[in-house]
Amino acid sequence: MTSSAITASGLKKAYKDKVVLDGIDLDVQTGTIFSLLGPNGAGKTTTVNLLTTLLKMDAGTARVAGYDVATETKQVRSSIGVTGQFASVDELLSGRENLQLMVDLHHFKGGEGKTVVEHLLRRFDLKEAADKRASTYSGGMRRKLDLAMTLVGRPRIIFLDEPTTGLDPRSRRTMWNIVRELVADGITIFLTTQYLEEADQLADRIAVLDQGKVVAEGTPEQLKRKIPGGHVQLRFADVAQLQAAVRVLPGSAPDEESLILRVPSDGGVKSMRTLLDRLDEYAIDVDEFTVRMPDLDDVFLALTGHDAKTEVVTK
Ligand SMILES: Nc1ncnc2c1ncn2[C@@H]1O[C@H](COP(=O)(O)OP(=O)(O)OP(=O)(O)O)[C@@H](O)[C@H]1O
Repeated sequence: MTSSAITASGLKKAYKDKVVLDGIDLDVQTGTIFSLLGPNGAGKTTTVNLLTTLLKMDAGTARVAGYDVATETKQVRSSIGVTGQFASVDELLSGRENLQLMVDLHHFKGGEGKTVVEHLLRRFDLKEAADKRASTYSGGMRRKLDLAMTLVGRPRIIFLDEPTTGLDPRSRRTMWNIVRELVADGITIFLTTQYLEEADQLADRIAVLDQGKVVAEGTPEQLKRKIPGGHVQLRFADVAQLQAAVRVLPGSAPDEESLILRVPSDGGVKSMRTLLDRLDEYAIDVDEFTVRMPDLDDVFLALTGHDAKTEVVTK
């Protein structure tokens, strides 16, 4: 049987006359990863702040872990964990001390607190740096510590607000694996992100937020079906080479002025090899080769008719 960990209906929020959320409906099933995808300023953090009781909504209702966000704030807070873009890590304390602080707040009995700290340091690969000040940690380590601190309270629902923004690709992958492990443990994750790839990698369902409204909602597959696929862009030295390539690459779209040919592709190593082999076979020279996969801009363009960077304009 499935049940909802988070539901929201008609959520509205404005700052003075600037409408940020204009009637948002959400339904997040227990034990799944739900991703709210949108560009900077779309209202992702505002949604998280409303659902986590940090901010009061102007209209609408929401329940988190079965509790009413407006009237049962205490119960909501004790069921959730929140890690934001601005970590709650104390820079002057070491990783171990930061965790110990959380343990103290949660009143663990006897030696249990110490066990929890050591377990989390090990789990997040922070043991070596445990006694160094958090100010010396890398961005990835800080995010891990922040999440570890959230886990001390054993929340069933975790809000991750842009957990990988600003991280290098390796730290991003580490964070993705951690998120997957959390869900395997039965935790529900509400994840905001501006990266299509991140939502695609992690989420069971994605809601795309644009100008205060959810403009699309579904599984990653359902959403990707709505957007143009990836392609390889080839640039040639002259029209003859370009035309030769068109003849041997079915489905390709040439632009004779820029000498560019777009070839639909999934961007995988195998299809790249096949493509290059084919050009080789016909002795066609390529000047430049670019792989382009659909990103958030493509999703926005396909779903909304404008790109992701357009600011919300309200009167
Ligand atoms: N306290 C506030 N007062 C006035 N405007 C605000 C306030 N907080 C947020 N906003 C505005 O509301 C809009 C949505 O902000 P929000 O932080 O929810 O966006 P976001 O999708 O989380 O983007 P980001 O990735 O930048 O955090 C932005 O245009 C922002 O400037």
